[in-house]
Amino acid sequence: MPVNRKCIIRLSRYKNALQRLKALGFVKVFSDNLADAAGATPSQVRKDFSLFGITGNRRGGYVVDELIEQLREILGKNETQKVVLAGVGNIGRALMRYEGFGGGGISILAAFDIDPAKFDENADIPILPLERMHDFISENDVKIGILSVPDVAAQQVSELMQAAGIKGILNFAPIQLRGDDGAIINSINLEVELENLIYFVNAAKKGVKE
Ligand SMILES: NC(=O)c1ccc[n+]([C@@H]2O[C@H](COP(=O)([O-])OP(=O)(O)OC[C@H]3O[C@@H](n4cnc5c(N)ncnc54)[C@H](O)[C@@H]3O)[C@@H](O)[C@H]2O)c1
Repeated sequence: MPVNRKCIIRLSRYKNALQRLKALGFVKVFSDNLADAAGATPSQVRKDFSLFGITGNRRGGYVVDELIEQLREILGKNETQKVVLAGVGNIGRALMRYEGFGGGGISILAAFDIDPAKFDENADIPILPLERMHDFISENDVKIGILSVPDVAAQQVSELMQAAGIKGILNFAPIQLRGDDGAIINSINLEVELENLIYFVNAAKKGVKE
């Protein structure tokens, strides 16, 4: 089984579930505890772990602290991940206010916009003119960018990010972006996600009626 996006999303879920179990006082867990907490099956959990060489003890249990550490290492969470954001509107501000990123080792270092009314160099997360984004990214060696600009601006701003050294973009604009060979672009299209939910909710409703 190849390491794909879904597998890495499951690893993040296991890590979050383990942190909850640790807070509840668990010292050891079994794959079924984790499967329950992360919404997977026990065999899926064991398969995912074996892909990364994570093995439990002979009775199939895992030490919570060790497992969290191994997952953090795989997910690159042992060092703070520096992130920049472009587009300080509804979505951008919500992400900048989100306190959960800090605990997960993700730090938005600065945000960029074209609207001078939004610039605020002294804010906790400084909001700077877009023209300063290139130098900021290269000087701070930032590799991850969040794109929350209007769709018409998204391709251009994504190219600016990549030209400055960004290797991974989380895109909220509802358009398909072209990346260069070296960059990964993950798009979150909320409308598509909702349409998908609506379709399956309707299909289930019809199924009950038939
Ligand atoms: N708000 C939502 O609920 C929602 C839902 C789904 C998708 N989206 C998508 O997310 C993106 C952001 O939405 P929003 O509601 O936050 O928009 P918004 O209009 O509130 O904010 C966009 C921000 O981007 C800035 N901007 C415009 N051009 C720019 C450029 N070239 N460089 C840097 N900044 C620039 C604007 O000045 C503004 O501050 C859009 O593409 C939108 O379609 C939003």
